[in-house]
Amino acid sequence: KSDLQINYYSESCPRAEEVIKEQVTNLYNIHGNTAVSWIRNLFHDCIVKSCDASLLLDTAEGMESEKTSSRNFGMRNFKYINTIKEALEKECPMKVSCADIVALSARDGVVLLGGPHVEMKTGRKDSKESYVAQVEGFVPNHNDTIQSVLSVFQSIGVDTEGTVALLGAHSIGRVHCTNIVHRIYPTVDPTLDPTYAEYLKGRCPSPEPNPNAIEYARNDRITPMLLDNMYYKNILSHKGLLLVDQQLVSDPDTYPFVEKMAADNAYFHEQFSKALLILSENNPLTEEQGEIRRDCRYKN
Ligand code: HEM
Ligand SMILES: [Ca+2]
Ligand SMILES: [Ca+2]
Repeated sequence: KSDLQINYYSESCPRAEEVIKEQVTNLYNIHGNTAVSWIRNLFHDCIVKSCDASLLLDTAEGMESEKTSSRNFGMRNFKYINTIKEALEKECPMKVSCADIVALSARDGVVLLGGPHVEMKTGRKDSKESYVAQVEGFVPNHNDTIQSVLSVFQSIGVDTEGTVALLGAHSIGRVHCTNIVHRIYPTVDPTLDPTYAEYLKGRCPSPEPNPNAIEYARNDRITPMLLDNMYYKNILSHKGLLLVDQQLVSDPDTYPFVEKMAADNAYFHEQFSKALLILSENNPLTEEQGEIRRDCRYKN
């Protein structure tokens, strides 16, 4: 049995949660987008089998990293995880797991970006493997049907309302042109607002963007650094970037929740917070299954 609990480190490392918050705040003040990354990290780690920092392992000793999966395209700021881990190692060596860094950095990132405070347990253990072959089975693609997205989330205990709320994370951050061009070239997707499509063409002038070029559009042009319900207002006015975003409006199962969240930021925050908590507690490893890594990039 795993032993996630509130303030798991109260004896082994009493300042652990404070150290993480200090580091996340410092990093946010230097590079605001680190906070955005921590939220995406939580999703991409926790949905793949477990919240076990399997995402953070680098390719080593013949084991390929999850970071190389195309579903993890665009993920950034991994190097600053090391900054957080180093501060923790200084405070109390080998006590705080990388999986808890994933969870708590996301929690603190959400608050810095104007989202709700999520009360999270700790005590996660780190995996000894990265599961690159499993990533595509868990992390949906940008053009998957909403029904298949709902069924993946259902499998970890997040219902339709929770899934709609989690996608509200696309109220922050960016999307690279490779994930957008199919909606504007050769013809503009009719479900896309025409003036918005013109803006996207300006951001992504070529139908075949160089995947290495840093060409992207912001998820939410109006409040790009706020985790607010603007995402739902955007998709209601046909300004969703990804096909998966736009489908929330066209599917009768998800549409009512989109309307409710667009109308009420507090309600969005409440649902987001509930669903993020479930995601963060997906299948934690027991003591024997996992370890506490010294360096989040490598198993011990
Ligand atoms: C369920 C279906 C989802 C799909 C198909 C999806 C797909 C994507 C894609 C394609 C990008 C852009 C990557 C790029 O081009 O750089 C992106 C960005 C992002 N996603 Fe998702 N996503 C999903 C759900 C979520 C969830 C549940 C969260 C968090 C709770 C999340 C958080 C983010 C964030 C924060 C970004 C911006 C990253 C940045 O600016 O660095 N996504 N997502
Ligand atoms: Ca994982
Ligand atoms: Ca926003």
